[in-house]
Amino acid sequence: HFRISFSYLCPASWYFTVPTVSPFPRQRVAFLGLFFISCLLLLMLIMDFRHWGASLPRDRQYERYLARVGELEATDTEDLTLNYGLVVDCGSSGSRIFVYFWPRHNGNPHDLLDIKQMRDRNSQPVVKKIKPGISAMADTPEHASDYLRPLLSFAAAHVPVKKHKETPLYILCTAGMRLLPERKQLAILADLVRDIPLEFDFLFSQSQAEVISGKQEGVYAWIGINFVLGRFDHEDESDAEAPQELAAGRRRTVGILDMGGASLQIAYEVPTSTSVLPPKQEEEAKILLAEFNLGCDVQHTEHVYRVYVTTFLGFGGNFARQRYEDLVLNETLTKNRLLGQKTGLSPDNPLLDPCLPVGLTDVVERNSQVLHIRGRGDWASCGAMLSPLLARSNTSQASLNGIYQSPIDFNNSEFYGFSEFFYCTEDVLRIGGHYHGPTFAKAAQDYCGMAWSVLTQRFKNGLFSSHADEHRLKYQCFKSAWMYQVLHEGFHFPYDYPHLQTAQLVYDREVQWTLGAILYKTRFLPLRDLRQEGVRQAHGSWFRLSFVYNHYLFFACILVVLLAIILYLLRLRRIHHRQTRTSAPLDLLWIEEVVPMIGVQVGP
Ligand SMILES: Nc1nc2c(ncn2[C@@H]2O[C@H](COP(=O)(O)OP(=O)(O)OP(=O)(O)O)[C@@H](O)[C@H]2O)c(=O)[nH]1
Ligand SMILES: [Ca+2]
Repeated sequence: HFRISFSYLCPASWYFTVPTVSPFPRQRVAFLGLFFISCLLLLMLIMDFRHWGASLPRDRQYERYLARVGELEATDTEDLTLNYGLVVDCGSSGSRIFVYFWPRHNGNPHDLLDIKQMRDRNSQPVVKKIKPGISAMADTPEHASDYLRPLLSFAAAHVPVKKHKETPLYILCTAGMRLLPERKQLAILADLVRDIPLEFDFLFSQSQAEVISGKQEGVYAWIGINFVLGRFDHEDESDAEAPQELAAGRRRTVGILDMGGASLQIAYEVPTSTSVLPPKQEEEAKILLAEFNLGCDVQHTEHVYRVYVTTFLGFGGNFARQRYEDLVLNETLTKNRLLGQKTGLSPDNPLLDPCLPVGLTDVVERNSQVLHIRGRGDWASCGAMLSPLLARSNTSQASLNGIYQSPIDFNNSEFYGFSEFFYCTEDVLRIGGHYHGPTFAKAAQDYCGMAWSVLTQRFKNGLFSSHADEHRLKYQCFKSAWMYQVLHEGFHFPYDYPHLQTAQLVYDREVQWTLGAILYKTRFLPLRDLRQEGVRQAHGSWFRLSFVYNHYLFFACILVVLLAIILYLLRLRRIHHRQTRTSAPLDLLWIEEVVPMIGVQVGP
């Protein structure tokens, strides 16, 4: 009988037989050790992948930081995959055009479009502002498109020409137009809709020129700031610096205060469970709550928000001054009649106004009535005189104008103040940013007490911000008192409330309600990209998936081959040892087994 040893069909150097005897103890230990090490290796490899994946949120933070830095670079107008959008903010005191751009949607239905402000080749934001407001066209609506031409030409010069046809243009008007009679509003809008397409080929139709409500303006401002602050990014809740979540998996949003020239808005997120209110207030509260979905797919609710928002027409900085002057004029004339006085009827006997800087003279005219005034710069008295303009009612939950205000948790909230809140704290007083009530009150009081001659001298010496013009210097005292009264007496913010930031730029980006407007109006665009992406993704994900599994497969093969080579080397070493110890008989045995088949006699 003979034993035929099976040898594998592989290169001679690979001839070996499966050992019939169990490996020696030493080999068994080595084999087990090797097996253990390779499993450990594989485990570490998988852990490492998992760990790497887990560190995403911190990378996400870093990504976001890099993205912010990236936003400061010039926009690559050669990149034809970029989309552009234009928003004209037609405010009461002026109009400004903002040029935005965004890359193709990233395909994640949970993400909004990544909209940023366009920056020119000098990395300056592409924005242009003109004065006065569009409501100046009230009596000549046929010139409305001529009024806006400088803004539209400016944008057309920056957006790549071949992109104009797919660049949406939104002309959104605020309080200045709201104050006009409706037929004048419509005449101005009709001129824009008719004439602009004759000269510019932006994507523009009737529905894109409108007078937005103060509620829309407040919601857009709320969307803009929270988008820039990344408060809509919910997935990286392990983000170390993430503020307290409002509800599981959602980041807390900030509230906004926006005081323009003619209107004032406040907006902040409210928890879904509203407190039980009396029926009348319940009805009122419903009107003041905006519920909207920022996501592109109505099925996804992680971007559904419930925001308390209200607007106060006539509470903007400039319009409040008008109302103050009306009040003072009427009071003075009444007092003159009752007491037989002639206060303010001549420059020698002016009415002393605590809300104007010391020594500043001015004339207030209303329907042929004239009042001569002179500033006496007393900030505290000014504030006291503004109280009637707040039109508060005596119910506890009422704010300005007797409007119901949803409770604010002042210990667990953050607010940003825009426009006049920023101009009043920064442009003259240079204390914009983190708001501290007592500090602001002191600085405003000191400014109010300064003689007008001193202020104009300092203005000439360039001591104030370049944005501060003479109009700003003249009304800074009034506006700072008005802003302070609105914030603390109107909205009941504590005098030492520590979580208010007054801002115009956040992360070097001008945060305007216009950013929120274009985010909201383009919120369904990702669906188009997602559909196109859908096809691409089907392949993409298969490729990614196979690569990942190939990745693991690849490592596993490497390990198996390594293991086989090591075992083989060990076995060769064992054979070699055995050969050196008992060389002849063993070889002979092998030869005997094979040679008889070819009849050659070997051995003694
Ligand atoms: N100091 C300063 N004042 C400014 C600046 N821009 C505008 N203003 C003035 O601040 C006041 C408010 O300006 P905006 O916030 O633009 O108000 P608006 O948008 O025109 O008015 P609304 O339609 O009510 O929103 C107006 O009197 C402007 O003239 C600025 O950069 N610095
Ligand atoms: Ca405004």
